[in-house]
Amino acid sequence: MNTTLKKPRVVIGLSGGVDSSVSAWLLKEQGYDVVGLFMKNWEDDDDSEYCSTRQDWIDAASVADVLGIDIEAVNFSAEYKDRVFAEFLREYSAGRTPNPDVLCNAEIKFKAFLDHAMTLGADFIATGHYARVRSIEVNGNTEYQLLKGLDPLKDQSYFLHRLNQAQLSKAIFPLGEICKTEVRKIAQQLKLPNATKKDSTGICFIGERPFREFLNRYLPTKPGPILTDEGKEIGQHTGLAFYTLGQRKGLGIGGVKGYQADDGTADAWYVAHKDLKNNVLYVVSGHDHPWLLKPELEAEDASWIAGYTPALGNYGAKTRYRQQDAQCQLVSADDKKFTLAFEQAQWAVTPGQSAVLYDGDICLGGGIIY
Ligand SMILES: Nc1ncnc2c1ncn2[C@@H]1O[C@H](COP(=O)(O)OP(=O)(O)OP(=O)(O)O)[C@@H](O)[C@H]1O
Repeated sequence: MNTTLKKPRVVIGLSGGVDSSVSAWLLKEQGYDVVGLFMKNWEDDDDSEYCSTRQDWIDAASVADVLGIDIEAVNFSAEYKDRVFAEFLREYSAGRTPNPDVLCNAEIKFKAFLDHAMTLGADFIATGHYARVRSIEVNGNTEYQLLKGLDPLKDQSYFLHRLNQAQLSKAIFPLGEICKTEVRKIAQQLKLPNATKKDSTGICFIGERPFREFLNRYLPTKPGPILTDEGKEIGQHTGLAFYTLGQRKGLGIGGVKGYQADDGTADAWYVAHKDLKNNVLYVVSGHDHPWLLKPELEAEDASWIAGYTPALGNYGAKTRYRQQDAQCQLVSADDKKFTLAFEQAQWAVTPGQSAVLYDGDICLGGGIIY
């Protein structure tokens, strides 16, 4: 009789970055049978100067080599275009500011990737996200919770809040309990080829390229007036889709002085409202202008991790990544939408972004601000 136990197999998303590389090593140390999977989610175009896919693949493959694990590359660019990019463009053309990384996690990393990993015999999938999964028993059933990563500067639960029970039951986040500084240290000790590689920034398919130019390839310009809160025209915008709430730079109204203090210094202008019907961009002078502060928000397309709506009451919420939790009350909620009332009004609450709800360290899910 063969008594050797088969090691559970984990397929890890190896991006070529340091976080997923160290995650793969940790999993190997923990005794898993680890396989790397590199995804290509965007077809190279004439902007190859901004696209690091080729280098990322080389880095991922050399890390796999150093760690002694197999790696495969898979192309999900068709799925990405259909399920993430199409929605991204729809949202922008509706004047909203979407967060494609949230959708990418729910639709690609934890759907297309997960399905593919299953065909490779995976028991689990893993990523280098800074977040934790915990299973608890509720009335005899197992419930999976998503918790914040312990490194407060890196916690990425915000981006993962649309995962469901089935997805979380298969997920391992090896970096949930360690700090980024520790991850860099491990990478250096292991002499990983990417130990000092810069962290990726921005939306994956946009990378470092100029955002407005990129968007303009897909969305036409539609110029209109820029008005102040007092109705005075002070410039022209190129199309409401190209601006976001709270935006200060790139308005082209630098020559027009904002509210002036006694000492002669003038406040900056901020985008405060988009009037889609009349194609007007409203700006206000001063960071703390009342038009930029919202005591309440409504969110749609709700997604609750536990599979049921949380009880009304007091929680923490983030309306953007890296924000401190804001104390709030969940005043109404169902499986489609919810309303939050904040203890202190929130700055530049932006339609299209995610509002994510927390009970302490537990991420309960969220929805899209409208
Ligand atoms: N192209 C890719 N192929 C496979 N997995 C990926 C890819 N891009 C991201 N991932 C997975 O998703 C995780 C989070 O992605 P994110 O873009 O936030 O990267 P990150 O925090 O910079 O991590 P890393 O340092 O591993 O790139 C990564 O750690 C990795 O496991």
